[in-house]
Amino acid sequence: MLLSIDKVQKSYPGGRPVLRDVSLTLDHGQTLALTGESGSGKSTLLHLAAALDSFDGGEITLDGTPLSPLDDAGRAVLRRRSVSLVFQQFNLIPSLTVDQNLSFHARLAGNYDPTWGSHLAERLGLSDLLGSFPETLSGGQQQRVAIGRAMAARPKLLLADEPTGNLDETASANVLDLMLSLVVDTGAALLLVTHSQEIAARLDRRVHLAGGHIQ
Ligand SMILES: Nc1ncnc2c1ncn2[C@@H]1O[C@H](COP(=O)(O)OP(=O)(O)OP(=O)(O)O)[C@@H](O)[C@H]1O
Repeated sequence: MLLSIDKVQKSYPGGRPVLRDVSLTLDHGQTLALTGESGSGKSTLLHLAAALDSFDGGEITLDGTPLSPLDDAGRAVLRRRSVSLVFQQFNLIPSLTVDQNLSFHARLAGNYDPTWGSHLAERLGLSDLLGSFPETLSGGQQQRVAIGRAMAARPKLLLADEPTGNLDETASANVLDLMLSLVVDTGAALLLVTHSQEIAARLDRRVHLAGGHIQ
């Protein structure tokens, strides 16, 4: 099992519980869509699975390591080893070129492979844009860079939060196709947050979050 979320609870300071009792598992190479109303806690759950935040009860085990005993530094080490993230807002580094953005996380993780990086750039249609800066790119191009940056680190788990939420229909279909094919080819698992039933239908499994529980 790559990711096991077991009876997890999470509240933000001063707020109602967002996750009351959430359990789910994800195997190596599996793809899972997470749907739910706005505010149901999807991004919160994704952040917890990425070892980005602490939780109040239950346990999350990522790539064989339980997260609850880890401090921030321990979580960062595990994250770099196993996880990559793609966000709705692309989150590229504006002062870096496409090429530098592509390799950024893999370099931080100490596993950048230039041959794999070039393959990704070609596959994602970015070879002619390597010297460009993010602000000169379309949304679809920026998201393809973000996907390349995520996959350059060869993650075991790709976490994607509404990755096509800011794209038009054509760019959205293109980005989703590229992301799914890279996930399949590299054997990564994918946990993808989406409002779209159409997108959810393309993944191996679907779960719905409501009232702090998986339905
Ligand atoms: N850092 C935070 N501090 C306090 N409350 C937060 C924080 N992040 C999220 N929340 C609250 O937690 C609840 C769940 O938010 P979350 O972003 O996880 O939902 P979501 O299902 O991803 O929503 P959306 O689909 O609108 O992105 C909301 O009520 C939100 O206001």
